[in-house]
Amino acid sequence: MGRRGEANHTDLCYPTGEVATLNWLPPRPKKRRLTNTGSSTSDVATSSCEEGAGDATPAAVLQGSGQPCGAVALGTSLDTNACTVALATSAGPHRQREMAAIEENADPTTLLNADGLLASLRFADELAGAQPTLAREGTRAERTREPEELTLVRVVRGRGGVHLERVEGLKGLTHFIVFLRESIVQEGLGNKLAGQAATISSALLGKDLPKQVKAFRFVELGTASRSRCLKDRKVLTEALGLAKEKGEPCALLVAALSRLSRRSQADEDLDYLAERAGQASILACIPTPHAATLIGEEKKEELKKYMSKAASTSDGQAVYAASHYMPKSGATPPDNATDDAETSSSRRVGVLLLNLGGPETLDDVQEFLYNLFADPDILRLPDAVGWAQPLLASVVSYARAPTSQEGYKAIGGGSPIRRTTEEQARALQGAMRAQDVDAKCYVAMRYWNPFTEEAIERVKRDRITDLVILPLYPQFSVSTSGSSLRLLEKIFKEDPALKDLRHTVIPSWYQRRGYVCAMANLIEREILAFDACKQSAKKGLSSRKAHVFFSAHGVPKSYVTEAGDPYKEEMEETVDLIVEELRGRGIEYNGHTLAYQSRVGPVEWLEPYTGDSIRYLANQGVEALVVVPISFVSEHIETLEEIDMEYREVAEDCGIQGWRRVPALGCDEVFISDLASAAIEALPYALPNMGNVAYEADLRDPQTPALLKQSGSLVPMGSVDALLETYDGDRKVLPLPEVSLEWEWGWTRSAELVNGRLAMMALLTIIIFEIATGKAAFLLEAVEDAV
Ligand SMILES: C=CC1=C(C)c2cc3[nH]c(cc4nc(cc5[nH]c(cc1n2)c(C)c5CCC(=O)O)C(CCC(=O)O)=C4C)c(C)c3C=C
Ligand SMILES: [Fe+2]
Repeated sequence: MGRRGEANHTDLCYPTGEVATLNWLPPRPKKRRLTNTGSSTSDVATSSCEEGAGDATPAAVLQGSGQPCGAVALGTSLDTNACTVALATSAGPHRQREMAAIEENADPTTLLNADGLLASLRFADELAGAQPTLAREGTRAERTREPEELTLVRVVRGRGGVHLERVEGLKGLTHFIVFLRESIVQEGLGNKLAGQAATISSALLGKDLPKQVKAFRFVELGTASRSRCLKDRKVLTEALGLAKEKGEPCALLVAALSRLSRRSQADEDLDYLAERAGQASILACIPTPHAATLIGEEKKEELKKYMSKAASTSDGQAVYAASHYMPKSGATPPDNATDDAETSSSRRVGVLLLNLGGPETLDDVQEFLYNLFADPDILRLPDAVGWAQPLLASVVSYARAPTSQEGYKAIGGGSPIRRTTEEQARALQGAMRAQDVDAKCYVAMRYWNPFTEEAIERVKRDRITDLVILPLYPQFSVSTSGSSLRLLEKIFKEDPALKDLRHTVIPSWYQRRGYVCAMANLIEREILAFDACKQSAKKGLSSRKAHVFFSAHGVPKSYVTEAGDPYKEEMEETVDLIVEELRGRGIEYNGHTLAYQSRVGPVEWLEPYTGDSIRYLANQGVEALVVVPISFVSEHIETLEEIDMEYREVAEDCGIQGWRRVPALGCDEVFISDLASAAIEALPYALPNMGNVAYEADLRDPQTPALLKQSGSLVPMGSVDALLETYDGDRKVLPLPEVSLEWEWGWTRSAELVNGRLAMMALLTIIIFEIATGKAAFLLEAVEDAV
């Protein structure tokens, strides 16, 4: 393998509860999304919020009505599996328009819950028959109707679409606080929903029947906006304070920390909650799998405290939710979950470890490369020539194979990635067992044996019912975890035998304490090794002179700038967390750098490039490096050959005397045991009953609508889809390679056609040549000259 990643880049680029007396109100919408129906839809929503703000509370407005109240739906967010949206529904003259507006504005990047909302609206209509329910729209007279019945409905998205379940068992509830996804709040719809929720909850306050709901609040924690969080905390304090003042027994906290949460903020928020835990018991605290990874060990202890408090003071459901979240909390399932033991014995848990795979022998190299370059998440051709991808993959793989083979030869004739990943799978299985969870771990490689398809066949054979999908990449990239998820999505869709398989994905886990600590342990050891090494001492090197050099696998820049790949951001956060940990330990060293390695092809990749950074640091007088491979958790060609051989040579050539490479984590105990915790924490999201015993109860209830009975699972089976949707955004494909040279030099249509084809062929030639050799710059120059 030649020196990759550092060739001059060419001109090719990828374009690529409301307590009415609190006077809390949802913020006014800044941006109205639902505008296609004229002013009415969005205006009505706004006016319902404003109405609450005015002299008459919404409760007052609603009092005296004889109308039944509709449903309050707890939406289950697609990617977080957590209750996030409360929706007061209405029927009436605007219903059709509202539905149309939601449908039309349903943008998967911003409104993940669109179909959940639609389903709940329809369901509410069904419940209420043709009667208008809570009229937050329509005439003032309509709005003064009082609710008689409150139904809580959980919206669950499954692979077969959306279904709804009645949520029961909220008997002891006095306060109802909902944490709302930031993405929903940001859009006008958040305000609309909040407005509706404020209206309905206020209405409920003035009525005996549903008096368990006294506070109904949209609050979000741990999300991006600091001021918003502070405001929410104030609201929370007031609500909890009021509960205490009135001596009311119980508050409900549904916490769905957003995917957008930042660890420090999530921690702070949990600190805040911890301080106030005495004021309220918590019915269900449901951090998303992602959010769970944001929570440090100490915070987890606090969460456990909430859970056991909930277990001792709340109703059965709380106990149940708590016991699921924290399997070791000692909480006991409620009486109404008597079937649980039966259910759990029939569950079979699997963990699917996703990785890239690598050629086991030199003979495998070309085919492995073919698989890699045939993947449109790695190399994507313009649609017009999409048909040529297999051809291009063939040519590129043959052209690159000799260089790659050299690399694999240098590390013993093949990639160790399979062996290490299988060892990690065994270690993880053991670590989960040590935490009382019987699970089977499977290795699913993307480009080589054991292929993902084979792993899924084994999952089927073993009759796994609940699958945690765990990419062995600490950070998410469209090109790695994304590509594997895309494949899984296809497999899940095409194989009817998998329709009952529940799954959940842990998209990334670089923020976990276990990972950060394990990495810091390894780095600390290498930094301090400079002090213990006589040779280093002879060269005048010490730990204080060591510069910590994080080298991450690169991706094309456009993946981040155009395709919304979170990879770079997650990588930078990884480095921040590790550096923070090292500083906290009081280790002294000479600064740190993050750079990107392994560039392939003729487009710009994330910068700075590793080789350039090494040279730069040498120029700045850095004498010793501790090199940390940061995107990998196992040794393979990128660490053993590229870092240990190629970059080491670069460092030596430019005068860096001290070189130590931090080993990949492999089966490091701290790391594996934390991965096991991550998988276990994610499990409730792949199990039925999480925080929703009512589902079981509903199934026994003859009144339960057929729609509910048909639902196979509480778990959003769409979580693979949802993740992909999130990262794909509006743009359904990766950016295409674009030629920034001027190719339009024909005078006639046919000349343009011919020139276009020539341009495309030249483009393909350059891509192939560059990927194969990393030396296509001269070709471009020649073409430029010709132009
Ligand atoms: C976080 C890890 C990785 C990212 C991101 C990634 C993106 C990416 N890779 C290529 C091209 C190649 N990668 C190759 C090997 C390889 N890549 C990763 C990880 C990431 N790739 C690993 C772990 C390995 C090694 C596997 C092994 O054999 O041990 C190779 C083959 C080796 C070589 O010839 O250099 C290529 C090619 C692209 C184009 C890309 C993003 C678009
Ligand atoms: Fe790679």
